Amino acid sequence: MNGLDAQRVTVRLDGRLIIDGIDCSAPSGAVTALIGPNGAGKSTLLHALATILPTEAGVIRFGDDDLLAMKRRTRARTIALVEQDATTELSLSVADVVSLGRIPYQGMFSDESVHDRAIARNALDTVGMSAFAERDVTELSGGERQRVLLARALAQEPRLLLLDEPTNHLDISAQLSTLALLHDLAAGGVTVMAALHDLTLATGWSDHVIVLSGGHVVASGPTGATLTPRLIEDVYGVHAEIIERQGHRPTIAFSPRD
Ligand SMILES: Nc1ncnc2c1ncn2[C@@H]1O[C@H](COP(=O)(O)OP(=O)(O)OP(=O)(O)O)[C@@H](O)[C@H]1O
Repeated sequence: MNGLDAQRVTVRLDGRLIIDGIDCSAPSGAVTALIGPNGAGKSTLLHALATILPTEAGVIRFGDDDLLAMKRRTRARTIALVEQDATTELSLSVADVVSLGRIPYQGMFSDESVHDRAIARNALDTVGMSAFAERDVTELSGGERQRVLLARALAQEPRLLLLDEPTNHLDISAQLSTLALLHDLAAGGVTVMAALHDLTLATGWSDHVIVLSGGHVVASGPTGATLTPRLIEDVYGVHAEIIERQGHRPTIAFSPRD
């Protein structure tokens, strides 16, 4: 299969079984939403798929490649992870932070090339942050920093882009433009998987969904057929009504269960 295919992935943290033998996949050319209640294991799974967290068992394949066996440099050219609430104490300019995304393409003693600089500049432009290039990253707002970290990931030119709550700090306009950007990247062949709390964004913008609960996959498949009111009620314990309007992406209205 093209895209990401993980089988029997198991992660234990401090002796606790957090991800319990999960099978999941994310097709290339599609946005996959990873959803589930607080503590379901979304961040842990993303870190495991990014091969940042050690897995106790399981196989993670991307196309024909075994990600766990891949050389570090090749892996850094293949996968980018945009972490949730990533902060930095390092006083670097925004342009320098984005340039870090080009390191996997540079030799140990070679400087950033004109090509590297152009890609980094383009990534910053794509997230609408060019005007911030010379600003110190430690002085940015949460939403501004989030966009810079997305630009750094884009500068990596990954084939697999994993994002942990990429819309967390963003205003509604930036949320929609981020989802539109992920959609465009997927259309260009990137495999995109994003943990999302906002089920309306998930239903409106993802093609495929993986639903986690208690460290297990409880459902997965095409978003329209999988993310149903029944499933939302079972997993989140709330009533949900999916609202379809012609010419618009679907939205969801929620209400407490009696
Ligand atoms: N280092 C750790 N040691 C032990 N347990 C941990 C550790 N890190 C996370 N956990 C636990 O693993 C479970 C899954 O956490 P994770 O952050 O992956 O969930 P999540 O679905 O991303 O949650 P949220 O939606 O709240 O961000 C939680 O119960 C959490 O307390």
